[in-house]
Amino acid sequence: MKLLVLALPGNGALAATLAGQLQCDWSELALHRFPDGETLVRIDAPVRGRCVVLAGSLHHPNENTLPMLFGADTARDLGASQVGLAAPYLAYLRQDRRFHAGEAITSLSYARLLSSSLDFLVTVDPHLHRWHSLDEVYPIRTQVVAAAPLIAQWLRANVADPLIVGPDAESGQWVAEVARLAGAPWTVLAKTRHGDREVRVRMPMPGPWPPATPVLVDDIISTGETLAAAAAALREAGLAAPLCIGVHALFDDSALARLLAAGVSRVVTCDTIAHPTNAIHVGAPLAQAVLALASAAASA
Ligand SMILES: O=P(O)(O)OC[C@H]1O[C@@H](O)[C@H](O)[C@@H]1O
Repeated sequence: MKLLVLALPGNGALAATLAGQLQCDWSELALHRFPDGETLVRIDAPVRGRCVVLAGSLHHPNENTLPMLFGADTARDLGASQVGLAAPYLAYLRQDRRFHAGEAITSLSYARLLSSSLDFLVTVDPHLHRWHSLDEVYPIRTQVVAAAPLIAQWLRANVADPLIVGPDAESGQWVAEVARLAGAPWTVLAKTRHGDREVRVRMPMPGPWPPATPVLVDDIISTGETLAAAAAALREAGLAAPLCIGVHALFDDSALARLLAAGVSRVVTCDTIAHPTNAIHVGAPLAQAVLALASAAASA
């Protein structure tokens, strides 16, 4: 099976890492933006008979998704045997039900859109709240890379006596796994969300707390409001300044400043979205997941 990794615009570093791990070529999907906002993509590498893996995170999805879909269709049109996507961050998973009458269930609409152009999809810690598996959302072959072992490994090397803390009940799934793998105690706080930028977090138990370094762990940091409120709750309860670990660094313009102002000692993220806080690397397991799906496709 001949693989080609095709970098989505701005994702050359990810593509180079994947190609290095997979020992195959990579090329960039060339993109031209016309004055009216339309885009033209071009593939400069030979794709006929090859399994083409588009590589790039889908943050800012309204901007990044169409070029990816055009790239996938073009690869198929030029004779690719299979077309897959390695998207370390997969967007539109939070709108997973109709919260108010008439709303779109965007997770499902987006999944149908992507699945119409792709044979397989690989991602890292998709935000699955009400679903248990990505297969319930995406009808194509999928493989999920778990960030928990990578976070636990980083913790073992960098933090003595961590107390792993999730900001809400929803985070219990990955917080418990990180704690188990790091051999550390864990707890979750109680969060209520009152708007896109308004959350309240309280400590559900009075303590006493072990003399440990609190480590807040969450899947997504977007505005930073959740972890800032969690950090403030920890400080009010008398715990030390917490370290924050996020898997996906969506970070709006003020998120990092908001976290530091809330008394966080350091912010660390996985490199699923390029950001100065990236310290935990997902490239190797992501490549393994790509290989598993591409090999399955070749032998089918
Ligand atoms: O509070 P911000 O950073 O905006 O949003 C991130 C939070 O929103 C949830 O969906 C995520 O799981 C995370 O807890």
